[in-house]
This record gives sequence, C-alpha cells and structure tokens, in this order.
Amino acid sequence: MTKFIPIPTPRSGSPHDAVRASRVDAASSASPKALVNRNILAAALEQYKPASDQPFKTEQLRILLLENVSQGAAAQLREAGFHVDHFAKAWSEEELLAGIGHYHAIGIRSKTKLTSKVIKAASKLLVVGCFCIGTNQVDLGAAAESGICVFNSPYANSRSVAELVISQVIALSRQYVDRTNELKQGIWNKVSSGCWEVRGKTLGIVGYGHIGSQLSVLAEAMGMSVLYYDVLPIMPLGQARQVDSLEQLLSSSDFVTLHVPELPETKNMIGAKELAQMRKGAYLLNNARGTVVDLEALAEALNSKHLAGAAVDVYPTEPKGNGAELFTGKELGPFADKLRQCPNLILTPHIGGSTEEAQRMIGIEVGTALFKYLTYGTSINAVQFPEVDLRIPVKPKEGENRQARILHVHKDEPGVLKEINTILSDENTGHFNVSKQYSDSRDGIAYLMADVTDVSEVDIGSIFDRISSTRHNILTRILH
Ligand SMILES: O=C(O)[C@H](O)COP(=O)(O)O
Repeated sequence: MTKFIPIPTPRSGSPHDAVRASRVDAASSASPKALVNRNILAAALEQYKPASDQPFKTEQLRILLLENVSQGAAAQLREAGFHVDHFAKAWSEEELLAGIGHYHAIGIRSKTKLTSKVIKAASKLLVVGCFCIGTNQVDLGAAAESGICVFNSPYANSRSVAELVISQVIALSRQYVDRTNELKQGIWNKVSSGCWEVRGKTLGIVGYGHIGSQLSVLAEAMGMSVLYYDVLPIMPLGQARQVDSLEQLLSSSDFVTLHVPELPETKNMIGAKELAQMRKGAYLLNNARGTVVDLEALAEALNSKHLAGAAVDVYPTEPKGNGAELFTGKELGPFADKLRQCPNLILTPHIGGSTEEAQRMIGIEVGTALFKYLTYGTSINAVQFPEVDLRIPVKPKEGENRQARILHVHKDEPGVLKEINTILSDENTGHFNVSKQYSDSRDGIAYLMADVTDVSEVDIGSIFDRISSTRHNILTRILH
C-alpha cells in the first residue's frame, strides 16, 4: 500500500493596490478572462509601511477557516493582518457555493468537500490549507488548473494517531470498552475468557508511512511482533518485517491496522473476502479513511465471531459537526445502525488527529504556509502545485524606488517564459531591473516568481496588464 501520507486583485486603476491578481479559467480558450479578484488591497498602499520581514500588506485578504481548525492559526493570521472568519463546522456544498466567492484562502479539515463545482465558484480563491494529513476532500486537479495551491500537514498528527491505535489494541484485547458499557448499565461482568496480553502477538500494519512506521516502534516496545504491507519497498524499523501481499499480512496477524490514503485502489480494500482471510479471533482497526473498509461486511464478521473485535474511527459519511442523534442510519446510512449493535467494537468519532498537540502543530504549520503563500507567493511543500520560493525582498531604503514581486501561474507550454521575459525586458514597459527569478512546473501547471526593482507604479500596472493577458495565463498576482 502507499503510505498514508503520500504518502489579489487585478489592477483597479488605483495607484494604491498593493496586490494585484487576475485569473483565467485554465480550461478556457486562448482569450484570458480576468475573474473577480478586484480591489482586494485597494486601500492598502496608504497604510503601506513595509517592514523588512513583511513587505506586502494583507488587510483586505479574507480567510475562511472551517471545522474548528486551530484557534492559534486563526490568531496568527489575524495578527498578520488578514481578515479571518472562523467556524466550528464543515460547510455543505450549498453553503460553500454561496460563500466561498468572498474568500482568498480557505482552511479545512477532512470533512469539507472542495469539489470541482465549489472550486469553479471560488473566483477569488488563491490557496487551500488542509489542516490535516488527508487531501482526498479536495479536487486537487481542479484546484491546480484554477491556479489554486493546496497545502496540508503531512506529519504533525501522526504521533496522535499512532497513540490512539496502541490504546485500541490494548482496549480490544482486554474488552474493556464493553466492560465499561456494562458497568454503566449496572452490570458486573468480571471475565478473563477471550482477554489477552498484547505481548507476543503480531501487529499487521497496512501502509508503512509516517503513522504506520511510528506504530511499528511503539508496538515492538510492548513486545509485539510487527509485519507490514506497503506497495513500496520500505526499510523496516526495529525487527519489523515487510510481507509481499495483503493476504499474507491478513492471514499472519492478530491485529490488522490500516494506514492508507483514500484512493480508488483503496476503496473497500477490506471487504468480506479479506475479512475471511484474517485469522479467526483477530482484530481489525481502521483509523485511515472510511471508504477503505466495507463496514457492513465488518459488522457480519463481528456478529459471526470470526473477528474478536474491531476499532473504527472513520466512516464513509460523517456528520459535519458535533451533536446528538447524528450517528444513525437515518443520518449516515445503514452502516451506522449495524455497527452500533456489534460486540467488542470500539467506535470513535474521527478523533485520530484530535489532540491539543497535533492541532497546535498543524495550526502553526498550515497557518504559516497560508501566510507565506498569500504574502510572498511561496509554494514550497505544496501538495499538487509547482514549488517556488525566493528570498523575501527587503524594505526599500528612503528615496529608493519601489520593488514588486510578480507571481504568474500559467499553463506549462513552450514559449511562456520567453514571452514573460520579453514583457519584463521591454524598453516600452519600463527601465526596472529583474533581480531574481524562479520557475517550476508540475502536471501541466507552471509557476513563475520574479522580483523586479526600481519599478514605478505605472510599470507595475503595465506589467500586470500584459502578463495577465497572455494566452497561457491562469493567475497573475503582483505584490508590491
Ligand atoms: O487526515 C487527517 O489528518 C485525519 O484524518 C484527521 O482529520 P481531521 O483533522 O478532520 O480530524
């Protein structure tokens, strides 16, 4: 298996725009159509007092944070000058279609679906921050084609997930969640039959990425043997051993834990056939994605006592926020009612990454990525976007002419760089100096960053107009 983590405003005519941006629909014809994105920082230049660490003003950029992403990130972004709206819940497609057009950046977790339809409606959107590992909730291709860069946090919650899995392994083998539920109903049921130590048992890990490999170390420390299956050959940690097939892993493990991404290849990866291949009395743990296990088949395997227990943290459909009466067949589909009846089944509401530590670290990581992309255009570590960075321009000295950073997302076609550099070196455009330039391309989308110095307000307007009218333009921003 693959690793679980893989593994604005265009010129308004006002001289006071500190950021200019235009976008054309990447799929559209050669004639570029500037979309909304107008007048975002129209008033910013008046307040433009650049510091060496933040030369570009941000006041009128609007960021939407959903799903209760880290309040620390919200505070950090507000402090940096952005307008931030923070909501506890995920938004439905309808809500997104109505609201996303007002925002230049969005921060989500695993539940908000940014479909191609939503992305089309996101006329000002420059960047998406997934404040989690998974990015399957975003149509990554549609985002790239619209010049929208996507970031995630590939590592920060992996320890939290690994610790949850370890706790589930022990809880399942001692059946204490059922014992707790019984005691809460007044039932005293002291049993040892079917309860085991985990020492000496075999943990089978499907997907030996950041979470799977941490788990391997923790499990060995408790005296377990570790097998893993991954589509890539990966060096084992400790005494762990890679096996050649999923079937081999399923038939050799006492506990099977899944750490794979949501992909077409992982959909129902564990169904009735695979459950039958597991040892009688084994346990299944799914903290990866809800589409990976056929939950109705799992319910059968538990009710028939083929499996001795299971832990499930993720579901094919999940409620958008917290509340009563939400984990029901009526709300989510028949699997919910079936699971609620099963013995020795630990059900948790997608809390694998939900710790103070993980959310704080994710908030810093993704919040910083959003800040740097909006403020400087930096796309290093993007999920699906060309990766570009240049040193942060320094504050111009008293009496020095202005500088500008040109950010140009375009289709990766021959001749674009020549065309852009012709514009930048055209005597009629101005007499400024291109001090730095960097370009990268990925899957048909390219991104150029260029810093120009000694550039006048008129030059900036002219550069913006000419670059954003080129045939291959997807999105052009000029920060100054
Ligand atoms: O993708 C992830 O990082 C985990 O599934 C956690 O998702 P969450 O942030 O929506 O809880």
